[in-house]
Amino acid sequence: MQACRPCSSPATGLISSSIAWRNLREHVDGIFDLHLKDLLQDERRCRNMIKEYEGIVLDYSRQRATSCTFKFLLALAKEAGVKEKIDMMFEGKHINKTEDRAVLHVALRAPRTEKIVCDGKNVVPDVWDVLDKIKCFSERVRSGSWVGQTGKVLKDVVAIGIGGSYLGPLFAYTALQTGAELVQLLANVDPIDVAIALNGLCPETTLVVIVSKTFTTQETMLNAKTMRSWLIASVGKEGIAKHMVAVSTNLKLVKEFGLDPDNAFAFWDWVGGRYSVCSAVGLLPLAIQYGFNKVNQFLEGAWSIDSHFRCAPLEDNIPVILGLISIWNVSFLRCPARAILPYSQALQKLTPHIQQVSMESNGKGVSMDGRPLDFHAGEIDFGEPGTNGQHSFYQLIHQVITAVYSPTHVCEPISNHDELMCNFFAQPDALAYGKTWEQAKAEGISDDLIPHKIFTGNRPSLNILLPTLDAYTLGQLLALYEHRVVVQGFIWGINSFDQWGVELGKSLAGKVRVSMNSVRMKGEELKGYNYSTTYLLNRYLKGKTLYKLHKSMLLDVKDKVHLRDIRQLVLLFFFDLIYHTTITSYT
Ligand SMILES: O=P(O)(O)OC[C@H]1O[C@](O)(CO)[C@@H](O)[C@@H]1O
Repeated sequence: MQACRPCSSPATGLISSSIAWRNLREHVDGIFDLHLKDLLQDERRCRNMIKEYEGIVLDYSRQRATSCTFKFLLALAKEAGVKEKIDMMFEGKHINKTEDRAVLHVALRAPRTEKIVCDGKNVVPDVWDVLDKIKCFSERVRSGSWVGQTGKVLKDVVAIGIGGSYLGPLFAYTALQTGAELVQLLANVDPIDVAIALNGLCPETTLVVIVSKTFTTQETMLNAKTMRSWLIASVGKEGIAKHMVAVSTNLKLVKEFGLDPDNAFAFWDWVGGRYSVCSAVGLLPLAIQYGFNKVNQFLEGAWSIDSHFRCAPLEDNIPVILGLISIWNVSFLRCPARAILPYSQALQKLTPHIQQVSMESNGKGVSMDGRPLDFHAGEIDFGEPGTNGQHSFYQLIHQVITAVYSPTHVCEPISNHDELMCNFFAQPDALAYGKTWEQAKAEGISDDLIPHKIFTGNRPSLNILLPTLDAYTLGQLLALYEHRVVVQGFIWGINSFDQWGVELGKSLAGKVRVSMNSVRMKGEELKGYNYSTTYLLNRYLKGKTLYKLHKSMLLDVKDKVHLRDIRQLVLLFFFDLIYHTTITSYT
């Protein structure tokens, strides 16, 4: 095996041209066939692969790596200038080069006395101006001193947003849920999503929060208009000021929408949508539902990891280690998929949020300076809370895809958690060790069944153990994953803070929207699309007559069905399913 002689090299072009990268290429060939069941016998190695910070335990000893591997990975981090890039981020430098913006979501959770400068200005006072406004507004709603247009206390809140304006708030909101919810989160433009969000609500006692960084996202603005009409029908146009507030960077469009700028909670261009949980995007719904004290704890937890990320040496820096593990698995072991499996039902929305943070950040094909990559960047994130996932897709993980398994578990005092913990501790070893022919034989499995009941194992995984799940550790968990994604981008040399690919889809949807209106309103023929899109669009537009039929069926059913009865709501879904199935099979 090659002696581990990490060398540095002048970075020329892509990181893959560096000596540090080439050292890892040679190294992976040398250790590729090592098996975890052998690596796990080396106690010193395992001990060195367990790190702790403020009670959080990271165990990455089930990674297909030796101690030497991490020496090479740390050399790669140095080669990529990870420490310097972390400092540049905290110093407010415009590291998001394609949008010429700073990346300062860490400023959102900085203590009031902290100083973080962006373009010559300390931004922390502005952050705390908004936090104070959130505290004041949420306390007025929660105490009932903020009432609706007809003088009634507001009992329900609908927060409208999509992408980072939905997934992040939903993750944090769900994690802290312990009882009846006040806040509903509405994202999809599908009328069914709106119907579910409005189910049983009364406009006079409802507050609508429009969450959109740009205040231009079609789905959000369509839902916002639907909700505005719903409110006006009951409380009149003059009632909007008491029933609708906004969270956005675009206060001009907020005003044009007809909202009072005093009812807007601002944030800034140096906060990316998927990194905006700690802005009013996530904090306003959280504060209204759980109170501002919980928000404070959440911010303090995130800031504790920010401080660790900024100050800890690379070899003890948990977000850096997590990022390096991803690089090792994706770029060297060719394990592109990562299952995020929180062994805590409260974290059921962690994976959907991190899916966006990770895949929208690092799903890139060119380097920061526009050079096409000659390696794969980004990873495929998926998952469900454990043990649900075990009864869903673990079979494939054991068999075929070498997913990086990163279960997150919360230690909780209640003993009935034991069953969950048994699985939390068992699964990583099942993935690592697998089962051999000899073991199956010894268990008395018949020869014809043995091939079906043996597993190669050697599936890498890592464990994150939280001491408990509260607002503080939730903030820590969020920051750990945010910084892990950023470290990957720093090493791959890509821009983890823009999302031009999504913009392309949005602009093409705009073209289809115009065509649909021309066909419907002016009876024009479709033109300017390829054969397949033209064919499908025409079938859909013709098929819309079937939708009208379905819609009248839905309305008819709604009249008969008291929507409060969830069984009957399932009936509505059932109709919907028939329609979509029909249409799908039809088209
Ligand atoms: O908050 P906005 O501006 O409505 O954008 C919603 C989402 O759309 C995107 O711009 C593209 O998915 C995300 O980055 C963002 O979180």
